[in-house]
Amino acid sequence: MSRSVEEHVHEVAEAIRRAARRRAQDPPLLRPVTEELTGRLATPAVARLDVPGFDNSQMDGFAVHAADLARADIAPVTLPTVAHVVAGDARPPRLDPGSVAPIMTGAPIPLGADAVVPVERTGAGEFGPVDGGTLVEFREPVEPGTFVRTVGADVTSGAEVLEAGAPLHPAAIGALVVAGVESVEVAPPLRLAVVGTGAELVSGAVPDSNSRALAAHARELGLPVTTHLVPDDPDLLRDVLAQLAAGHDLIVTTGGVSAGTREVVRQTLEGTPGAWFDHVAVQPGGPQGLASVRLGDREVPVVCLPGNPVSVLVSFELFLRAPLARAAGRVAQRPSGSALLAEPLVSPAGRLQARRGTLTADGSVSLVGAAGSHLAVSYARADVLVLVPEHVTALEAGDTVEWWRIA
Ligand SMILES: Nc1nc2c(c(=O)[nH]1)N[C@H]1C(S)=C(S)[C@@H](COP(=O)(O)OP(=O)(O)OC[C@H]3O[C@@H](n4cnc5c(N)ncnc54)[C@H](O)[C@@H]3O)O[C@H]1N2
Ligand code: MOO
Repeated sequence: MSRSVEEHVHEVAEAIRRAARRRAQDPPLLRPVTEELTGRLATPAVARLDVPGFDNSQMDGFAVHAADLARADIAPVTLPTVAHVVAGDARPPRLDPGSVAPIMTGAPIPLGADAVVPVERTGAGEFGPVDGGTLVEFREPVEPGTFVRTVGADVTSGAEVLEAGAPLHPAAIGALVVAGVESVEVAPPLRLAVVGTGAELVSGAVPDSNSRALAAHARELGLPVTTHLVPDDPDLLRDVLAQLAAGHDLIVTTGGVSAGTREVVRQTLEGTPGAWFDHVAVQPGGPQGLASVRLGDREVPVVCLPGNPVSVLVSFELFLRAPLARAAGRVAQRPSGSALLAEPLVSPAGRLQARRGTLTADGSVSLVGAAGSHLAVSYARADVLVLVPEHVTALEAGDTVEWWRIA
């Protein structure tokens, strides 16, 4: 039975969620904290350092005893400076009451000082000699703690930096580094296999662009991926899928699902337990399949995409990207919005149409290339999918359309 887009989105997402849950039962991977980290934490990361590591200044200014300035609004207070303190200095000696220390942003607060007055709020508005020995005028009181970044305000040593399951995005890597965490236990990532099918690919008559593009998508999400080619031979495909199921968590095939005489994916998997092959109400990307390969107690989903290159990429965006991104600890949704259409279009009744487009400087959206699902180069020149709802068969220039960013 054919499916709505929403139904197929749900079915594929559920299959991937189950695969991710199974994969999460495999032992976590111990990984050094570097910019190479991706995925999600398997276990909580615990701080080895206080963040900040010491009380330090939030401003370029003067470290003071707030009590010295308690009446500065009634009568200006003039105080002598000691030597300046800069970021990277060891904690300076105690600051005696009645004196102030020029201090730079990030520099350690001298013992005894309890506030910082920014340089521009002092009499001359400048620092004077770095060795001290000059006089600075203050005209306002300051609350203790002002512009002091206190030790451990962000996280304290021994406390949790990030919880189990937290995505390892760039900010997370920075947080782990600043908290002195040198290695973490990462959830094992979903392992993808992409299988291109068709005699024309094996002979080289048609380059296997689908596998490369899908693998690049997986890589962009930080997921390991292998690519494979199989001719129009169901017995061979069955064997390849069984082998791949042993070392992968998700298999994505392209091609061989429609109505021809050589539909190797459909011929291999249709009729196997739980398999579904039919049309989804979308164009391109109509013919789809979802099946699984059982290997002992492992059940590896096989998402079967059509062969046309644009259909593959649109299918990836609609059905695969969000659940894979979620599993990989990446932002699941692409940016989307609405804009005025720069030109008219027609669309098939009863199907969501995904045309390729580009957002122009005036805020409208222009179409890129025609509707054909073989126009892979036009797809690559577009930066949005233009989504035309099922019930709409024609739009005029100036009508509002939804877009979904793809690049
Ligand atoms: N009678 C019907 N014919 C077709 C229907 C239909 O409903 N009834 N649907 C059309 C639609 S829509 C699509 S999409 C395609 C899907 O067909 P398949 O999934 O069986 O794909 P193939 O026939 O194997 O290939 C289609 C096309 O794509 C090229 N291709 C395939 N794999 C790759 C690859 N890895 N890299 C680059 N190009 C690839 C292949 O050479 C073909 O040109 O069916 C329509 N027909
Ligand atoms: O859906 Mo096919 O995917 O239109 O070319």
